[in-house]
Amino acid sequence: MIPIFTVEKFTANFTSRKTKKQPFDAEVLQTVQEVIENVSTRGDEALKEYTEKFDGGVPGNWEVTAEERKQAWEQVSPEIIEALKKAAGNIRSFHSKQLQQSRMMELSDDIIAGQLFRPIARVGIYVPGGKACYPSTVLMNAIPAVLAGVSEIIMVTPSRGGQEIAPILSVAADIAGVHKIYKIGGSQAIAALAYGTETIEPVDKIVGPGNAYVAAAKSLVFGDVGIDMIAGPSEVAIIADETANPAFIAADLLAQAEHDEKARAFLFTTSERILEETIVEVEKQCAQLPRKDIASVSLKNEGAAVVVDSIEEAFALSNALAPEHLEIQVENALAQLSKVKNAGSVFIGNYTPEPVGDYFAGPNHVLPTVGTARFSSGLSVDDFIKKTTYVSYSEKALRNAAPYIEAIAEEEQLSGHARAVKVRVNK
Ligand SMILES: NC(=O)c1ccc[n+]([C@@H]2O[C@H](COP(=O)([O-])OP(=O)(O)OC[C@H]3O[C@@H](n4cnc5c(N)ncnc54)[C@H](O)[C@@H]3O)[C@@H](O)[C@H]2O)c1
Ligand SMILES: N[C@H](CO)Cc1c[nH]c[nH+]1
Ligand SMILES: [Zn+2]
Repeated sequence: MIPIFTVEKFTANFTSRKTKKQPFDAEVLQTVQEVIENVSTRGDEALKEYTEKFDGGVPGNWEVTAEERKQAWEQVSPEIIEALKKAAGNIRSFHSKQLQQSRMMELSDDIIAGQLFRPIARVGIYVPGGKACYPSTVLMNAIPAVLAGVSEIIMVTPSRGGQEIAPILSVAADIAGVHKIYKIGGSQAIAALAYGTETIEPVDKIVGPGNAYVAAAKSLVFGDVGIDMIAGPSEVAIIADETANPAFIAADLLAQAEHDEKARAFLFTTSERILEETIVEVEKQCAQLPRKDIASVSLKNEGAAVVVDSIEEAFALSNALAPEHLEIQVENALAQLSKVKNAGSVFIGNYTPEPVGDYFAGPNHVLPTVGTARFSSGLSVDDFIKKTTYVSYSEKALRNAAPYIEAIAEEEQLSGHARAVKVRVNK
């Protein structure tokens, strides 16, 4: 079910810039361009049309009302509420360590400089809902925003066929501190958040994962609003040696593959035996999964297993791929951490399967995909903060700096810049 690749073929197919998977194709981009154009110009009317077309029905009211949010608590079991609260506590505790204070520095006796850290005012969070329901993504998106001090957190998630959203999403939103929930999804929701409609106020930044349509929409509205990253279909790469357990590896490959037909799962192993036994395990375990159809398509079309000569070669492949999740299932796994150059989040040792991070441990599960971990990072408190720098010079400090500033300004042929200094020091 999972195709076997040589190192050369894997490199050519998955890590070369020219052949590398793109988060969305031209057809998706064209559809999304049209959706954005229409929602930004025709507002609610277009939002309704696209919701009818792509989600199969329009909900009675866009916004989840206060009454609906209250009632949701009665529809979710106490065990699940407890699990969500416990997970939220871990996520809050991990992310609270990311908070930074504004800082003022005395660069010398008469020069002050610093950075003001200010929260973004209005943030939209996308919670996917086409193929699965993600209360965990509500927590991951909203908790860092609350910690950063965002004053309005607006969540969007698709309603299927015009029905109400799952009550657990509303409960998770309450636990995390979401202010408003709209029952809209896909590119039409991203357009509504970016440009506003008669009923939805525009936001300053949009964060959160989603399918190809959501990823394309986020990339198109970027500039008019901020975005966090392109967090598309889920990915995992597993580096395994002779000491790994094929049943564990197979379970972890399938855990990501079941998200989406476009999800990607990779195995890099130094052991032929591990590869063979993992292939058998994948067949066996996949047959037992309710979402076996999605998982098998994903593994067959998007997955790859590679036998490598050494752990170093496995890390070279993984670093070139820059996977969303990297699992290290080798002897002395923690000691290998220094070999990681590009990855969204790392899971170390045989007893840290990736779902520990999806739901519970504390680090964020909204992570860069399709190689973007080469230059971007998982969602964090920083995504919700703007950093404004400032400086203050005394007259004496400006006099000391004047010759240098004037020299550079004249070299750039910007005499007006030089004059703004001269006029003060040549009095
Ligand atoms: N990277 C992460 O942090 C992370 C976390 C959770 C989920 N995910 C990924 O997010 C994705 C969620 O995808 P999903 O589909 O379940 O939910 P989704 O909410 O992202 O997408 C569903 C929406 O897409 C739109 N859509 C569907 N088909 C369309 C079409 N033909 N034309 C225009 N619009 C269309 C619809 O409006 C629908 O509401 C999965 O790939 C999953 O792996 C990633
Ligand atoms: N693995 C997903 C990120 O790629 C996150 C998630 C949410 N629920 C389950 N898994
Ligand atoms: Zn997952």
